[in-house]
Amino acid sequence: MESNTEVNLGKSIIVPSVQELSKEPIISIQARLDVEDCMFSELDRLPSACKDWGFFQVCMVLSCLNVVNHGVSTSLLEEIRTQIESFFKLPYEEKKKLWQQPNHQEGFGQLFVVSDEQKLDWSDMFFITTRPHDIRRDDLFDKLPTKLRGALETYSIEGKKLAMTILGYMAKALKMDAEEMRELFNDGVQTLRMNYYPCCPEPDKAIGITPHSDADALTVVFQLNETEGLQIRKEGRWVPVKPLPNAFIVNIGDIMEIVSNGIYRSIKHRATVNSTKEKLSIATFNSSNLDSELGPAPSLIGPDNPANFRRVPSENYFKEFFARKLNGKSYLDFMRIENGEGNTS
Ligand SMILES: O=C(O)CCC(=O)C(=O)O
Ligand SMILES: [Fe+2]
Repeated sequence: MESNTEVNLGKSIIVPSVQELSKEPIISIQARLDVEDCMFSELDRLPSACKDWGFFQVCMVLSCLNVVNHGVSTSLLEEIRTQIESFFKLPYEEKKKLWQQPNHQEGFGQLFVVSDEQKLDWSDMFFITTRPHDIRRDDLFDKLPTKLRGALETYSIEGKKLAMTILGYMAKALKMDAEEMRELFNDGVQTLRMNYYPCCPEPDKAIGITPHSDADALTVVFQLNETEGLQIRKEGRWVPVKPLPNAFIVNIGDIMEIVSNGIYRSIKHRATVNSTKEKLSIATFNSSNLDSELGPAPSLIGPDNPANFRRVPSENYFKEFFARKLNGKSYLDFMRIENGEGNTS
């Protein structure tokens, strides 16, 4: 009998399993931030989350926020959510008083806009430096609604503690000198970026935030509502991140890739928009001290491990980063030392 003739009705590009790709790392923390020796209950998962993903979600953070005043933590997150929602609902006339100035990027507006021809992201943001105090722009901070200011002040303190805890564990996992990590970040620059993505009638034609990696070492994002949109680049695909309720999404930024000499990779990510649901988030960026020198940690380089990145003053690094159009990981590539160019000093 003749075999059936094979009929091919079409083809599709072969892709990996999205279910597998989206099995993202979730790390529970049981941390007491008021004591030195706090504990990651799942610390062993941290190195692979940082190497393979450059991102993870931290749950049970609630129990470590404001551990001294039990129960305050949930209300702090609630307060942050409520205050930021109202902030973006302020009349435009009020917002204009807090808009970016031509020579300064802090305030309402957008970052990384370098040409009038540039297509804008489908989002508004409010950007402010919160730490260290001496570089905070009090003239802007003091103009914020009183309740928002109070909530941000506490959130900034708790966010700093959380970041230092995670950075401490990263130093341990990297076998890096813990003191080097502390010195680099203890008085580090902390900036906050509140993001508002309005509904978009044609979401396929717009982007909430252009694909980018963050300039800092460690970004802690709190999604203020349940609208999805954050996507990370994994194995050549965009993978959606499903935020867990009251958890933080932590991602590795370019500074950590540099400090770890490339062992931990910053993650490229973007935010998409939605036709019926608005999205709100707050990102806390944790960077090195302004007066430090940025480069691979001395304890991680040597004759067998040459530096893969240049050393530059942190301040120059920030100025260069913010002077460019946001474009994937292009600035990190600029910091990279080409083969044979490196030195171990
Ligand atoms: O809004 C989000 O989910 C991501 C925000 C983000 O990537 C950023 O602010 O750098
Ligand atoms: Fe980001």
